[in-house]
Amino acid sequence: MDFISTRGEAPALTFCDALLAGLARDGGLYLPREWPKMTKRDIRALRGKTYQEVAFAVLKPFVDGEIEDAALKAMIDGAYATFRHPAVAPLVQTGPNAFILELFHGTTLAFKDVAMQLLGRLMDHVLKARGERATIVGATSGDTGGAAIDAFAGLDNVDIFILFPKGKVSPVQQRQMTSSTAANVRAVAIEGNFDDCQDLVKAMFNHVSFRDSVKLSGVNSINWARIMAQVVYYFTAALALGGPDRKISFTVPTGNFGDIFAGYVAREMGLPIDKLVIATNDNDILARTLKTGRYEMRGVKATTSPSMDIQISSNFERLLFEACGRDAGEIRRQMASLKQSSAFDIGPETLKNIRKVFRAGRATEKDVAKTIRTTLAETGYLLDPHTACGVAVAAKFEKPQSPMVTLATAHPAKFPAAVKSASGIDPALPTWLADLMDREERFDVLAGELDVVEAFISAHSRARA
Ligand SMILES: Cc1ncc(COP(=O)(O)O)c(C=O)c1O
Ligand SMILES: N[C@@H](CCOP(=O)(O)O)C(=O)O
Repeated sequence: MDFISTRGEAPALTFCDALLAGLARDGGLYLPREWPKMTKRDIRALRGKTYQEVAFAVLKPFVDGEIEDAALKAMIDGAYATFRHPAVAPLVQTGPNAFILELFHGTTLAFKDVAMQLLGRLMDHVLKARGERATIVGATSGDTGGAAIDAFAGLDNVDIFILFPKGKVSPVQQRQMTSSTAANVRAVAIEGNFDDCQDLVKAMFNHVSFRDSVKLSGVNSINWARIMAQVVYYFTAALALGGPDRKISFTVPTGNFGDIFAGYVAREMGLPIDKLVIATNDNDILARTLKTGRYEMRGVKATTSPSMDIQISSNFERLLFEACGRDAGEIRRQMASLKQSSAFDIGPETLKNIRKVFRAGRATEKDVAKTIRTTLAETGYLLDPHTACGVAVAAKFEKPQSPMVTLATAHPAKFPAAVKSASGIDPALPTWLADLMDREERFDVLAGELDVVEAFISAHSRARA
């Protein structure tokens, strides 16, 4: 299996090379040349297996023998041993056909841990085997950063720099990033918003001499391996609810489109998924796009679900590539238009293909607060504001006979102010994180300018060409 770029002008790579490359050299995103397929029989054979066993079966075709089975299994086991729930990603029923898939039982209480714990192990393994080092630069609106720092802290062959928007993440998210004492970790507050941080990261990847000089690598969902690891929980959830002999729908609180794209991948692999519902907050660019066929940026609004305060939804490019029949020229034109005029149009056939599988809805700030309050009153379940976006939107798309699973992407204790204001409950951090807010902070503040950030990274990275 090899991996190709959505923009068609970068070399195809094997799994390990795509893992270390992050963004393709033509600015595109890697995905497999073909989707590996599982029959219903193959999927049924996974019933009763552990999360780790399902993960091995789902991930093996992508890794395609580039890492020995025993090593891959050991990395999967190590990654999910860090989770505080034996099921890794348990399902909770909140209504006759409504389920919540809890993805926040990892070390930093967000769904990012699911992929990041595995990614850290995979990268460490490949770098050590090759005797290489890497400089990882990531952008975060709050959760990716903490999860990446936790997963990569202390690794010998990696330095990690996380750019977060100054003053725009929750206090818990900030402390998770800034309290690391590991020498290979740098948390950097950028004067700007998440899109500015993400633009900087992409610009560094596109600046070839810088990219090569520090051996740049990425851990955002532009990295194919992030998406791959997230495919697994669509399988475990569907299996628990009668799949593959029953179609399941999923609603996903969405920002950068990585999590929901993983659902699309599961469907392409053969998992019978009915609909994939995109849930946005007030930053509803994706909901508008599905309605109108025009992707059009507007200013970012700060909400109580800050991790979804995004305008440039990177992985939507992967979906566009799929839906337009993998026409890389079309993607290049759309991305050039986005860069030039902050908008692009989607052709009618491509839009039709997207709408076959995807639905979208927006949860306003009022909807989010109301959903936290009413879900607690009716079911006793306390939602975080991101998951509440999902639950609010899912309610509009539920069907009588078909289970609707909403992905719970963060623990409510990461966003105590919003949760308390909506429900009156001050959600406590788990005991193993109880002292988090007393830990000392260590971070740098930089202007959101490419040369400033690159100079900082060059000065502090230990990787050299
Ligand atoms: C808590 C939470 N929910 C939802 C999202 C959106 O996920 P994605 O960017 O994969 O669409 C994020 C950030 O990515 C997040 O941190
Ligand atoms: N919401 C994310 C933004 C970055 O997303 P990623 O999945 O591409 O890493 C965050 O919490 O940082």
